[in-house]
Amino acid sequence: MSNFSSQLRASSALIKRLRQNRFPSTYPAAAAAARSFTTTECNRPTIVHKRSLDILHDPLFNKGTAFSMTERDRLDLRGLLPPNVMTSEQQIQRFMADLKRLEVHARDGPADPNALAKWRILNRLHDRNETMYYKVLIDNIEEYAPIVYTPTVGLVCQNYSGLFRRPRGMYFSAEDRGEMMSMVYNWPAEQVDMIVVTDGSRILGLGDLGVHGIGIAVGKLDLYVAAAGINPQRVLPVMIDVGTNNEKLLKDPLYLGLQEHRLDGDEYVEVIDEFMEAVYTRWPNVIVQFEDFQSKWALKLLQRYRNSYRMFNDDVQGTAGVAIAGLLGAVRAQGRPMIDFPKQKIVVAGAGSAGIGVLNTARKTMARMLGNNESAFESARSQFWVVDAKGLITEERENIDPDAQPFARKVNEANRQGLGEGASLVEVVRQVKPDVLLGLSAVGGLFSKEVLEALKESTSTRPAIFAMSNPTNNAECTPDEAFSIVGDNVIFASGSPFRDVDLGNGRVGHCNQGNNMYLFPGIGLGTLLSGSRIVSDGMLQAASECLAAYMTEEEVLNGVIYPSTSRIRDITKEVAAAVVKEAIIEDLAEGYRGVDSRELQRLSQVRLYFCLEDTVAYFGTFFTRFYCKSRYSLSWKVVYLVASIAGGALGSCKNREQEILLEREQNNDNFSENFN
Ligand SMILES: NC(=O)c1ccc[n+]([C@@H]2O[C@H](COP(=O)([O-])OP(=O)(O)OC[C@H]3O[C@@H](n4cnc5c(N)ncnc54)[C@H](O)[C@@H]3O)[C@@H](O)[C@H]2O)c1
Ligand SMILES: O=C(O)C[C@H](O)C(=O)O
Ligand SMILES: [Mg+2]
Repeated sequence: MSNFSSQLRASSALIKRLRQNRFPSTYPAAAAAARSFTTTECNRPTIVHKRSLDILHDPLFNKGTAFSMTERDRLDLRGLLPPNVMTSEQQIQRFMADLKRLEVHARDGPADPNALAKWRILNRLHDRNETMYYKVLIDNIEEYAPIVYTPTVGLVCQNYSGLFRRPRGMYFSAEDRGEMMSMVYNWPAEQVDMIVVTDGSRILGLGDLGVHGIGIAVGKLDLYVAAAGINPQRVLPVMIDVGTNNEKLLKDPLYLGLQEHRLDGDEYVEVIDEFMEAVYTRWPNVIVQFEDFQSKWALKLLQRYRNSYRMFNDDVQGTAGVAIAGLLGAVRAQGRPMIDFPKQKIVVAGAGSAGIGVLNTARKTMARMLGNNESAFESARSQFWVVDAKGLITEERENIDPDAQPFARKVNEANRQGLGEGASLVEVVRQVKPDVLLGLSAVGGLFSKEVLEALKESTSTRPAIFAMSNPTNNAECTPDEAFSIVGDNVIFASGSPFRDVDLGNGRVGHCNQGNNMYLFPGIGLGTLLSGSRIVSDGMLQAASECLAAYMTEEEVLNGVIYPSTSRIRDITKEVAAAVVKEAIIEDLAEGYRGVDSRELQRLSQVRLYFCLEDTVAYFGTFFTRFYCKSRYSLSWKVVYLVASIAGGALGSCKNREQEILLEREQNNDNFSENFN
């Protein structure tokens, strides 16, 4: 008998004995360790000598969502699976529904009918071999960011029950109240640097997707790894399942989450508090990014935690930073200095957490440019017209949302312009003739033909349109519509990627992607490396200014106001450096790993970049290991060298880095001159 077939026989005999619940006497250590069992269909216990994720990753023992709550507790699985316990029949139904879904999508699916299939293939690779997965992602970021991130990630969340194979991340549910502090130890990693958490209540512009919204946290963390070089073993996607108000999901037998209405009020806050306490107890240095919480809670939770925890809200703060950078780019694209920003007339459609975040930051930015005093702040207010689902917001609005209140137009002022409470978007655009029309409404096509026709009368030489809602179908208008109706000169940005527009005669209408992905990885990385205890307004402002200054004069004059996705690693590094620098200036930096706060203070800007190179180079080691098939145990500095020699992932050498640095320093100086 060949060696291989004897091994095969021995292992099938072992499996058989395990299934018959007999300890393998030849494996005394394993047998002694086997204290728990999982129950099979016929209720005969199966001995398992594994715990936690090892069970879920072992096809012999894994029952996925069919593990009962008792089994989940006994096997340290609590929190590692979506909360809804399913029968094996339901599991099969889910699988079959997914199998059939491809046909449906191919028939009446989205712009790229293969997007879900591509996601599946990448996801399987992610499950098998993380190194290779991230190498593929980094090397093809422009092609695959739209698959693992916006817009396909939205489709993935919408179809999550069928796509669910192996769980990724942790689930804390309303049923886990009182248990979170111990559950958090079920996660196998000793160190976690970044958590992206959602409660699934507003996934992109797709509304309440409940527990299926975990896909968004996974997608954001993919960018943390690919763009910021964060160690993939130290990221943790989290879903806090407090129920769902999505009636379809509440009735769907295949839904993976709690089938009850969302907790609200104090009960809701208590769950989030318990989660925050649990994760910060286990990982005191972790950074928590809040993602896609409905506006009702997004701003409140941000205020509640931002001064005591190292956290930020991407939709409020990341989006605001990206929007400001784009708005300043639009000013430059008109051939004007950034300091002219306070003269811009801006119509914002959407007053949710994203819209309010942008409005607050834009107003503060204008106020700083106007002298940074009370009257500057007051006068900046009059540059904004905010339209929500009920039309123009004025001081006459009943039950006005307190967050929108500061932007309500004064009644006299509005009347003078021929506008009243609730005026429609088209009326507002017609009367105001704005420089900028910015959409964060989640309403696809809101910038209709009439609205765009009205924008043609803009007083700006080069009006700007930001159709920032996601995913693709929710964009307020397409770039084709913008360029064909408003004119070739328009500046256009959208939250989800679109192709550039051919304007004929070799001219191109640039479609910029105005997405918070250009900031959040750098904000997270900068906060991590500085060891700042909080994410301050100054750090966020530095990130935004860095993105604004990143684009050259020539680029902005050509209508390119954001970098392409292919430059995301470079811009992330720049943003992170700006954030670290600001944390040092504000005396918030407490250091990271071997670099303590005093050493950080002493770091010259040049060395700061080198340190960042070390981190961004992290995958250099991975890749080197992957391709050379040898193991390295290297200090960061050596990692850097290995990575630069290996090229590939890092693709730059110290000298070039220094040059880039000098260029940027100049840009930053220019920026500060304009800005102050
Ligand atoms: N590009 C980015 O980086 C980015 C970042 C964050 C959010 N977003 C997108 O922004 C959108 C909104 O997010 P949110 O959290 O603020 O959502 P939200 O649902 O809380 O807010 C939507 C706002 O739009 C308003 N609205 C609805 N219909 C309208 C209409 N017909 N005219 C004008 N306003 C209307 C609502 O009244 C509300 O104020 C989502 O699609 C999200 O994907 C994009
Ligand atoms: O996720 C994105 O693509 C951007 C943003 O965070 C959103 O919620 O739409
Ligand atoms: Mg978001």
